[in-house]
Amino acid sequence: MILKKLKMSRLIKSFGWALSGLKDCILHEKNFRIQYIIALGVLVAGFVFSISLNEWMIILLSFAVVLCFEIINSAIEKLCDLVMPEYHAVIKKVKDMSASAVLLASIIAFIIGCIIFLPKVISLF
Ligand SMILES: Nc1ncnc2c1ncn2[C@@H]1O[C@H](COP(=O)(O)OP(=O)(O)OP(=O)(O)O)[C@@H](O)[C@H]1O
Repeated sequence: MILKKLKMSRLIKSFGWALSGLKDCILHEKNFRIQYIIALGVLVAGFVFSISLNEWMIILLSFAVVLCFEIINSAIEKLCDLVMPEYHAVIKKVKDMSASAVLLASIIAFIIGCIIFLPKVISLF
């Protein structure tokens, strides 16, 4: 029973730390803010165009992939800046590769958005 309570309080604490990381990203990471504002815009478009359940799931999955990659990219950048504040060729590779994950996910999310919304927008005219 005590062990269960300890495990539970540890779980709640971990959840709190993760939430504070998310708050940090929202407040201090410019790129993350831009991406979640775009995500909010797409959410509104989803309601306006009454997209289907399957379309909602694909859109939400795209948000999750892009936003999670952005958070991991920011964390990697922070770690790189701490470990190597001066220019280093390996750090450049690490940062560029990490940023490329966000870029790739964003391009695919954009294509998915076009596939879902373009026919609906075109049908308005
Ligand atoms: N210490 C470093 N050594 C080598 N190249 C670096 C270093 N720091 C940054 N760079 C290069 O500059 C690019 C931008 O790095 P930076 O850390 O400013 O990221 P950013 O995408 O501009 O993120 P943010 O806007 O959050 O600062 C990296 O992708 C990398 O090519």
